[in-house]
Amino acid sequence: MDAVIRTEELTKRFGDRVAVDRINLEIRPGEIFGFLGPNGAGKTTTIGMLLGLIRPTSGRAFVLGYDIQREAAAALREVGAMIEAPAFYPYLSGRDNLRVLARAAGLPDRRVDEALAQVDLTARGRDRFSAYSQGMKQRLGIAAALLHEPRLIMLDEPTNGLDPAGQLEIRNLVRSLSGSGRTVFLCSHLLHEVEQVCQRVAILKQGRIIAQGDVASLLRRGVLVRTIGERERAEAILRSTPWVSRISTYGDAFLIDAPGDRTADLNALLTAGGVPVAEIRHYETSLEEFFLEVTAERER
Ligand SMILES: Nc1ncnc2c1ncn2[C@@H]1O[C@H](COP(=O)(O)OP(=O)(O)OP(=O)(O)O)[C@@H](O)[C@H]1O
Repeated sequence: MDAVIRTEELTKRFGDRVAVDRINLEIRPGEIFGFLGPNGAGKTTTIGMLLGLIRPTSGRAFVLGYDIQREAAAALREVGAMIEAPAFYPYLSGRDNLRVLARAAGLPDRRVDEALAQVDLTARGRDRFSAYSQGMKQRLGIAAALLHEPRLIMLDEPTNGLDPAGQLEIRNLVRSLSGSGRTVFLCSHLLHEVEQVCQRVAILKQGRIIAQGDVASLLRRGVLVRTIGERERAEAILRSTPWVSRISTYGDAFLIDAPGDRTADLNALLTAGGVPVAEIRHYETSLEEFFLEVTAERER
């Protein structure tokens, strides 16, 4: 099937400010896609364009195959979104709040109970909204987005303001939402959340996508070699070793690709070449380290 969301050079300017700069996104059916970026990177503006709420300055966006500038209404029939803290009547129960929304949308009451079950609120559905925890309020917001059985769900910072237990509830919920062909577009600045929940991710910085791909492929794995001084000599030895490749410097160490069972050989080679070795170990960056690295402001 075609991409669930596809953008082509999508751009939004506010006056002189370029909020979103020629982004090309591709979100595939059934995946949980993470949209990651520091504050002000342009995430909310992008969601606004994908929902037809903000008019792009240039470029195009397709949601579920619909050109969002011309066919937003048709697309939105199949999209559920929670883009800010949801507003509900505090004195009504969660269930009655959903019934109000369902009736306004011409949906049967049965959908209310199904949506409550999907977010695991059946047992508390008759309690007043004002008595809900923050996590329950967010879950009710997601239930509201699910009422019309959307194929695509867009969540903007769904764990904002939640304690760790509430964040975990939402993470589990997001996982359970994907599947049966449903796609989730998750906007978050919480990296561990994206790393744990998403299969693919795009990282936005100052309106530009600076990385996009499988979470796994954005992590750098390898062997970390830290020497005590003698960096040039160490690098020369590494470069002349045929089974060592992709040598990069990583902080005060080298990160290389090398067979996992040859760390002892590496140690022997460096030591024989007069390079004292502080450590050699297998290494994997977390998405968080990767994110900090790719979004770090360069010193001028
Ligand atoms: N209506 C507007 N008018 C002018 N500038 C705007 C408008 N909306 C957003 N911007 C600017 O566009 C840039 C991107 O903002 P946006 O809210 O999309 O970022 P974000 O990644 O969602 O950040 P946050 O996580 O803080 O919400 C920012 O520099 C912001 O100041």
